[in-house]
Amino acid sequence: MESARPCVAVLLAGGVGARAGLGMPKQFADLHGRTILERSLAALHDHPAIEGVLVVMAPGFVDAAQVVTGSYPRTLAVIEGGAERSDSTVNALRWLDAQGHGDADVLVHDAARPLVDARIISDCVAALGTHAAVGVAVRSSDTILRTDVSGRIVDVPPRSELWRAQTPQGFRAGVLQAAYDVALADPAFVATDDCSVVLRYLPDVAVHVVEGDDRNMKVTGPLDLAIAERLLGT
Ligand SMILES: Nc1ccn([C@@H]2O[C@H](COP(=O)(O)OP(=O)(O)OP(=O)(O)O)[C@@H](O)[C@H]2O)c(=O)n1
Ligand SMILES: C[C@](O)(CO)[C@H](O)COP(=O)(O)O
Repeated sequence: MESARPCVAVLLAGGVGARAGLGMPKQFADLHGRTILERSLAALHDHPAIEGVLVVMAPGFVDAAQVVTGSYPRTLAVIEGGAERSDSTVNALRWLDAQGHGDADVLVHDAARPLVDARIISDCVAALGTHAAVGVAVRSSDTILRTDVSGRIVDVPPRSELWRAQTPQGFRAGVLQAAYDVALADPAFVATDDCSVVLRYLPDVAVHVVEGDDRNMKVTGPLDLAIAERLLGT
């Protein structure tokens, strides 16, 4: 059952795609006839539970993104992100609050995951009916090693407890902003996703996992583009 509360999506496309090595942000790369940006945007935009999508771009790429978002009328705006992924999330939360969307639940999704599907988005929205914070993830099929700085293996955590984080990550209205309010006062703050910000800075809020899908991969390096192309062809 999907939540009756309003829900908006933040599409994070504020990175420059250095690891993909394309000479341009990877979200503008073509994937079976549509850009990565458009595929991610369409998945969120076309989902009936999502009222609008806020797109976050790296400075200098807002105009290029608006060419894409022009065909998606439920795009709320295209705004500039910040230096790190977390800065882009913070900019988005500020914009949403300033524009009167502060009472909506929020799904934050990586534009770099263009194969996200409606089932994952629906499950995420539905989970917000009973949980204040949810993260999509898949169980690890690899044994994961923890090492020290010298490269010596110091721990092999039980695989049954290990998941690989994906997006979207969903938060009831106000929860993610409250977590960032605390996080931004911490000089040691660093985070590569948003669930970890809630986990660390709002310890009383349980973060629930929603089953993802291996197809919901992140396009990070050149090999990932080839894998995504192949997945779209099947
Ligand atoms: N300052 C940033 C950095 C990243 N992202 C977004 O966060 C998602 C996950 O980041 P990642 O895959 O690391 O993308 P890039 O930062 O573009 O890649 P790289 O680290 O290789 O430069 C991407 O959709 C990316 O556009 C963002 O909105 N703002
Ligand atoms: C949010 C994320 O996609 C979950 O797997 C990931 O943490 C983003 O990390 P990146 O270093 O910005 O690719």
